[in-house]
Amino acid sequence: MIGKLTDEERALALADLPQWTPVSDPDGISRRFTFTDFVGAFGFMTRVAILSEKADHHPEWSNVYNRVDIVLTTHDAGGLSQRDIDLAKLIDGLAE
Ligand SMILES: C[C@H](O)[C@H](O)[C@H]1CNC2=NC(N)=NC(=O)C2=N1
Repeated sequence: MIGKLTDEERALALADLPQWTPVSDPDGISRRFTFTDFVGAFGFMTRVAILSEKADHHPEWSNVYNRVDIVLTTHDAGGLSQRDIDLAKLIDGLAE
């Protein structure tokens, strides 16, 4: 079973993810993505869904028109784990 990152591991990992913000409820990281319109937002969500399913790690997210808010947390660990860091990097790659 995957474990939560230690404070030191978390600080190191977040230094590589400047666009993600730590959140406490749930314990994880969050980023907002904004697109031109709903089609852009939903296309992005489709790509995130496919890579999340491949990684067997899934976001908590919401969508309003052209905006997608994502929170990454690991339910199995009760907080932020390396699996969230890995998925955040993949998502950042999609959004570039
Ligand atoms: C059985 C399956 O591997 C687990 O339930 C996975 C699926 N996706 C998951 N996604 C997230 N965000 N956290 C998890 O703990 C998690 N667990």
